[in-house]
Amino acid sequence: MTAAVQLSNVSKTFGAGADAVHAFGPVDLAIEGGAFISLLGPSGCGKSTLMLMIAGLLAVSDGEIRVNGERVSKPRTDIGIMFQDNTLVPWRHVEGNIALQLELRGLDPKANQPKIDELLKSVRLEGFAHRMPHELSGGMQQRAAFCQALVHDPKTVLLDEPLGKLDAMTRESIRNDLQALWMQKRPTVVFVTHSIEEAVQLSSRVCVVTPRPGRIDRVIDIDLPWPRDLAVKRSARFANYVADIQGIFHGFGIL
Ligand SMILES: Nc1ncnc2c1ncn2[C@@H]1O[C@H](COP(=O)(O)OP(=O)(O)OP(=O)(O)O)[C@@H](O)[C@H]1O
Repeated sequence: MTAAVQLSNVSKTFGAGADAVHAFGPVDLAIEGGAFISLLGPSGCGKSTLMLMIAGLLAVSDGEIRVNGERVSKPRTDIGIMFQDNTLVPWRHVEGNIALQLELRGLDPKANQPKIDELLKSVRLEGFAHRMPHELSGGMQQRAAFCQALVHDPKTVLLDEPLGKLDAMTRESIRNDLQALWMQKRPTVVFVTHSIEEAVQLSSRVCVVTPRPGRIDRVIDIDLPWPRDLAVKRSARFANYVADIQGIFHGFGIL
């Protein structure tokens, strides 16, 4: 079966000569359709670089990336993408920002209004469709950005530390919404995080990335029931996954 995202011998070096920075790889990884994969690694190990390469926004130095069997050679509009800093434009209200993602792809926002309404409801923003971004809290802005990333029903979604700047309680709450959305729509998700608990809670598989140049040290299947609610998070098995991964980063000299 074709992997949804296939990395073959992928590496990235910025610059050349004495100033060259070997940021990432070489890495081989096959991500199956509908998986929720986390890239968990220390700061500067090349996680964002990899996300940009999968999105076709940055060229690989070596190797090849395929998304749904197609070689990535230019920016892809069929994926959903979200970063730590959201990309809401300040001059459109929430609904207009979500509609913009449809307009950019030549899709009709009016025909997709039920989908916009449903997405806003799923992230508890139904009462804020006509508010401007500056009228929202940071957490609400990120919730709106999730709707932007998902409104065109992408099969592949790249989330680069989308919860990184949020306070712990908001983060926890949005994690649960994200999990529910993924369970409902089952896109293939590649998720970057520094949080071991977050990776274990959300992922079907966790890729442990080494310090720069980032390589995948190991891939850990997270065999816990869905949804990963408070009861699952309090279980001994959850704690064991977290402790095992902490041990790996301790071995890297990071924890
Ligand atoms: N455009 C660039 N030019 C030169 N070096 C770069 C560029 N982008 C990233 N790098 C370098 O590549 C390495 C990996 O950066 P990257 O942002 O991918 O790491 P990261 O794992 O996402 O880090 P963080 O978790 O802190 O966001 C870093 O050493 C960084 O300085």
